[in-house]
Amino acid sequence: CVLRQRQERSALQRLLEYLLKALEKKDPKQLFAWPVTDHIAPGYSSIISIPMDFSTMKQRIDNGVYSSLSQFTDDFKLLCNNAMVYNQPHTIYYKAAKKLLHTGVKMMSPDKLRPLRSVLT
Ligand SMILES: COc1ccc(C(=O)NC2CCC2)cc1-c1cc(C(C)=O)n2cccnc12
Repeated sequence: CVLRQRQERSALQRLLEYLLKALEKKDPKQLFAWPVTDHIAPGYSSIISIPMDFSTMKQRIDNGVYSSLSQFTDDFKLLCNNAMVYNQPHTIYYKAAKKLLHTGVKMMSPDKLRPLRSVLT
């Protein structure tokens, strides 16, 4: 069999993988790790038109789908926003998503990322 060549990862892919790992650490219960199913969340697929989760974001990084940091942050905000649309404010999912969004936006702000440029390029 032809061994799959270990593809060279771009600087952007290395940055996004680093950021994704940092975001996943903020979700220890893994509530955002996998796609939400209608089985665990009744009616989810008819309420949320564009689902997003960390495993899908990981796949997009590996497949070179993201050509900019903002495309990655857009998917991250979608992940959080979906949870704040489907779930009521008093639920653990809504509260976890709100906290995750705040933490993630702060972590990916330009002044936080500038020091990484040299390390990850
Ligand atoms: C991948 O999705 C999940 C995986 C596991 C769990 C889970 O372990 N829930 C237990 C923690 C308290 C019950 C919940 C979820 C889950 C995420 C979500 C989101 C993200 O909206 N959700 C909404 C309603 C019900 N369950 C969920």
